[in-house]
Amino acid sequence: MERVSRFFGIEEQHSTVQREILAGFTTFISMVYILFVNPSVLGDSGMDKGAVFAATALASAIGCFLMGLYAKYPIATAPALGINAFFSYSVVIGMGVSWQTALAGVFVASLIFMLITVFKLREIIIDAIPRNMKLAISAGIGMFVAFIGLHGGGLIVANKSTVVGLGDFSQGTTWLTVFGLIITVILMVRKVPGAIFIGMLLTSIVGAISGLIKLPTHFVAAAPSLKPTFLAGLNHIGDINTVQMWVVVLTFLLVTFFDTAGTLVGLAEQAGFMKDNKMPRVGKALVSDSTAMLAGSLLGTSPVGAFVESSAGIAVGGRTGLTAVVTGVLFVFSLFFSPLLTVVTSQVTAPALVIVGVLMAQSLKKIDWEKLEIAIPAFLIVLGMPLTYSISDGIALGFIVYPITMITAGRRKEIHPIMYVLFFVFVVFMYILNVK
Ligand SMILES: Nc1nc2[nH]cnc2c(=O)[nH]1
Repeated sequence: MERVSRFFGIEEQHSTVQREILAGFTTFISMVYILFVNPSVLGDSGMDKGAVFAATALASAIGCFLMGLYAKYPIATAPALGINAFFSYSVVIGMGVSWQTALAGVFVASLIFMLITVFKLREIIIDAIPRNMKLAISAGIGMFVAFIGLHGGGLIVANKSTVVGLGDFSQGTTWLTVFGLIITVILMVRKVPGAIFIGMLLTSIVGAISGLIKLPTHFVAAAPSLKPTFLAGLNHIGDINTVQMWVVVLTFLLVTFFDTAGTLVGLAEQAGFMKDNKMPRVGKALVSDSTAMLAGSLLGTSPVGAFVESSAGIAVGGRTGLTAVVTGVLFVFSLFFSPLLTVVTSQVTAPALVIVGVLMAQSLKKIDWEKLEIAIPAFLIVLGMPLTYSISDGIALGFIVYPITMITAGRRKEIHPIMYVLFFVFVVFMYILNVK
């Protein structure tokens, strides 16, 4: 135990092994839904759902292990939502590209990713982002996470005339979310250690007792075969020879870059890791992330990235790589316990995500709201993330406006040259993303 503690620097972070393990469990429970959602989304492109399930579990585990053991951060990885929908619905179904070629696109994007990571370009860009914008990214991610939670738990639903609206309270499941939220809020306000985790546990128990959550008939199942997707993209790399496919590769690259960069910085802000507006060991975190994306493309899944749900583990006190390692181990176990995981429904995770949103929104207070040239781009980032349902789109909105407001306010000298480059990148990025 002593050696584990020393390896991860648990004492320096004023944490304990127990707390790190609890955090690993909390993060895992918050994001385990991806094991079912990802095969469902990628399955629509014709991929074998069982193989995608296995690829999702393994690629997530590889990223978690790297992030925990190499970068030593309590940050978990998994195939990102949003970009997986782009993979299935825009690239495969919309453009008529085969899923094997789309996987080859993810592979090439991850190679380019590694190259720009090795040449430290990603680090330079992340370091160039002004502190106020980093704080806004953190808060925006909080809003986004809470929105995902509120929607998943049925409290916020789609509405044809008003876009979104309050959920259906004639459904028992909506009330289960309300119960979970109230119990978690009480535990949080009373500062009970592991409040978020206990909240999820109690919600699952009440769900099972009330019949709203169906208990599985068996707990163990054989791991599905990876064969249908394993290395399937490799033979199709030669297909990436059209402008259309390069646009696809560029989209995988840009969305994953800014999603991961924003998520890493947001989580580092939440955990208190930022030093002088810089994230220590960011290079190692990015190498871990790119390697997981590369592994995912070979195993058979859309781009893997740092997951915002890691914020739930950080919220219960996870501060070291042990948290991510525990999450990774649980992803490996999940290959064999898939029936048991069905107990973790979106009503169970919803309260955790909403509370995490509250915690991440606390960085709002550090933003320089007095200055409109800061307030406007910051606001666009914060509001843009939940409304576009995308971290990278939210960042794009703010980063396009930032140089405009700063120049207008006569603060041209404070703009890092890279922020001008990002201005142009995002204008093009917005255009690319609209060619759906
Ligand atoms: N950062 C991040 N976290 C997620 N959690 C679920 N989907 C996503 C995503 O697309 N990006």
